[in-house]
Amino acid sequence: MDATSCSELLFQTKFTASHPHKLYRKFSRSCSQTTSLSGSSSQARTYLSIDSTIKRTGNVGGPYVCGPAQKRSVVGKTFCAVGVSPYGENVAEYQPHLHAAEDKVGVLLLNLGGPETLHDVQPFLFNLFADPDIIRLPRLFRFLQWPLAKLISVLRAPKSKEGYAAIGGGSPLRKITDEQAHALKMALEKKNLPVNVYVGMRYWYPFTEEAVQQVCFTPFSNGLPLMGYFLAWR
Ligand SMILES: C=CC1=C(C)c2cc3[nH]c(cc4nc(cc5[nH]c(cc1n2)c(C)c5CCC(=O)O)C(CCC(=O)O)=C4C)c(C)c3C=C
Ligand SMILES: [Fe+2]
Repeated sequence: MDATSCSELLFQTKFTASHPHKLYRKFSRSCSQTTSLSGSSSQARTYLSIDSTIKRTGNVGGPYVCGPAQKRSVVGKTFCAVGVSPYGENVAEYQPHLHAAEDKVGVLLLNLGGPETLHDVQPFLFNLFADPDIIRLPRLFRFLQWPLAKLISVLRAPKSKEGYAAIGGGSPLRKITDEQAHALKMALEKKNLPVNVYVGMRYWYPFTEEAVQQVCFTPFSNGLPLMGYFLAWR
């Protein structure tokens, strides 16, 4: 992925520095640092399969183009990964070249996330309620978004903690998503389709930005399918 397409991806995922969610996000590198990693290749494909919910909320909704980059190993651990193959059963028919060992496909699974510990509950709720797609205030009152998010999250956290405590102390969402990612990776490998799978969450770790950073440091000669899906959370 080159730097331009990477920053376009980040831009279109609407995670700007001013986004309130960032209050509870830690990042070590910016995507623009991938400039030096960019390379050239004759092949560049992008596969998109974005959940309509994501399109609607605008979390991820543009035609992201993840171009090819130089061959290099994945930096850091591969985020849990798994999702749904965009190729269907007859993937080899469509992309016979994917069988070449050097061809890598990345799959980014997008979900919402949940607090992993009781300690995470209040900041998670803040991220949720600070999202104008969850609570939309009239333009005149937008400045109240964060204070309101803080207020609601602090007020609601004790009750939510009770609920999470009753189901083991946190949301199962990440574990389930990681398991799905692993299962997808295994299923595609069985079809002789080696993939890197990533998980990005909107409201908690691993945040979509982190997953995108991982993607930015990975060479994909065949593009990146974006898979959005959501588990029932109630
Ligand atoms: C008025 C309260 C809430 C609105 C409106 C709301 C909308 C909304 N929520 C999600 C996604 C998630 N919500 C999750 C947890 C959660 N949501 C609320 C409240 C509202 N959500 C609370 C209080 C909580 C904490 C849990 C609880 O106490 O019930 C989660 C996390 C699920 C998990 O596995 O932990 C998600 C995801 C969306 C998409 C949405 C509006 C479109
Ligand atoms: Fe919710």
